Amino acid sequence: MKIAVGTKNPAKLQAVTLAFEKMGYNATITGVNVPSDVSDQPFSDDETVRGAINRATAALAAGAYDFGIGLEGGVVDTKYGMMLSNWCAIVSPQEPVSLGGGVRMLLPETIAAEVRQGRELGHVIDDWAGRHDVAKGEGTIGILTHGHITRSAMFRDAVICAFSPFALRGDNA
Ligand SMILES: O=P(O)(O)OP(=O)(O)OP(=O)(O)OC[C@H]1O[C@@H](n2cnc3c(O)ncnc32)[C@H](O)[C@@H]1O
Repeated sequence: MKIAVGTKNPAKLQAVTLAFEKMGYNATITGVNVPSDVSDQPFSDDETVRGAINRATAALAAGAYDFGIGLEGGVVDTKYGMMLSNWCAIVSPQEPVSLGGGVRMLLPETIAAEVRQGRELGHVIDDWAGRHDVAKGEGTIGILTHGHITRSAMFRDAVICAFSPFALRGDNA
């Protein structure tokens, strides 16, 4: 099956590769640069989901693909503090959109405060961890869980969840 992923981010592309390997499908995976059409730092589940759907839809339209996948990272402020929000959207030519979410965790308040002031999480976590391009590597979740859950592993599971309605039909292998 031919799959377009709406990003060139290596952590996200690795997540999709890991998901289809784990599910046992023979998939050709292509990363395509598409806009998310939401803000650079999504600030709610709704906005993060919309970014994922927009990326998936644009990726599917970029060529002759069976599925388009969008992966989007954002944050959600709650009464407990700011949480990571990560969503996978999968679209196909005939089916309604399917969604799968990533695991949640609270951000340290020092990070949350800077994001609330308007800085992108990717920049804040780079400074906080003294690293470069964390968003393309282990991700904030990887830094905060001491590498036990990387961004690729987190998005891998979100992809598997989002793909489950298609896999249930059993005709996509
Ligand atoms: O190249 P693309 O696909 O755009 O990947 P991205 O990581 O830059 O873009 P996202 O839309 O997924 O994330 C939106 C913003 O939140 C940041 N972000 C979200 N989740 C993150 C994570 O786990 N680690 C680091 N930055 C994250 C990211 O750097 C962006 O500033």
